[in-house]
Amino acid sequence: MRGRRTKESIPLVARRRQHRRRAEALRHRMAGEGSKAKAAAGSGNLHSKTLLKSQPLYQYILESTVFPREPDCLRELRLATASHPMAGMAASPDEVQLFGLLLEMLGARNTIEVGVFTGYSLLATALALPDDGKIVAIDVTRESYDRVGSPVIDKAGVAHKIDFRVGLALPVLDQMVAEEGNRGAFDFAFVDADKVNFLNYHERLLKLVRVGGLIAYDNTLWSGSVVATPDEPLAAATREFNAAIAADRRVHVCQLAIADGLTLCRRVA
Ligand SMILES: C[S@@+](CC[C@H](N)C(=O)[O-])C[C@H]1O[C@@H](n2cnc3c(N)ncnc32)[C@H](O)[C@@H]1O
Repeated sequence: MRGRRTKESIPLVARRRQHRRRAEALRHRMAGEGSKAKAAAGSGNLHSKTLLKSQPLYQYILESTVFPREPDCLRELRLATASHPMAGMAASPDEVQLFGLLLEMLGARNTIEVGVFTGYSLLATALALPDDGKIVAIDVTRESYDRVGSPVIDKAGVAHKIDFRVGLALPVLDQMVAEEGNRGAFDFAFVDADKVNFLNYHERLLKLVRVGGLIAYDNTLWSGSVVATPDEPLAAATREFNAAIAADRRVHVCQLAIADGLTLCRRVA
């Protein structure tokens, strides 16, 4: 029978690989938000954008179903984002394809995006809304959006749908709740910013999104760390969020193992 592996018994090469993986994970966490298995930063490597074990299978999904239907402008922004040093922060192509379909099914006109980055998921949302649709897009900075996303979004002719609000999401959402006419006025929200605030965002969004509307939370499996390293602070926060959502009777819930884990909440009360 093989004994338990001690640190010393793990070959040096494997230890170095383990160390590199940990360092990379830490770098991404410190870099801000969300991983989406954000190990792809800089490379735009789509291989990191899935929890699927088989990369060829993921590639097949992209090539068979996603890329053939991808609008030119979305492809342009995806490729432009790929050369950003934090490229791995962007949503995955199959994920934004799902949003397009959900938005169509909801007949969405008004949406909220918490966490914009270059605007990749924002553009996908804008394309799915009618011409008079509106997205309140919130980010603490619009630097990446202005530099990378905005020119593509302008050219795509959907910039008029975007109401960009620069600031920390929590006070911006509080202000939105306080503004007259906003309660229950939104059909959809996508939350893709700092994970530790997800439950705080949830409470605000339940006031802003209508009954029957949808709230989508990204990175809810946190690269699998929710089971691999459950005590790591962000994994623990994600587990706490997932448990709270599962117990929340105001929403119907579905956890999807797409991208880095996506939780869909349909407001029912
Ligand atoms: C994962 S990225 C968003 C990616 C984007 N949804 C996409 O698919 O391309 C997260 C973004 O959230 C922003 N962010 C992080 N914490 C925030 C906060 N507390 N309030 C507002 N924005 C925040 C970061 O600046 C970053 O641009």
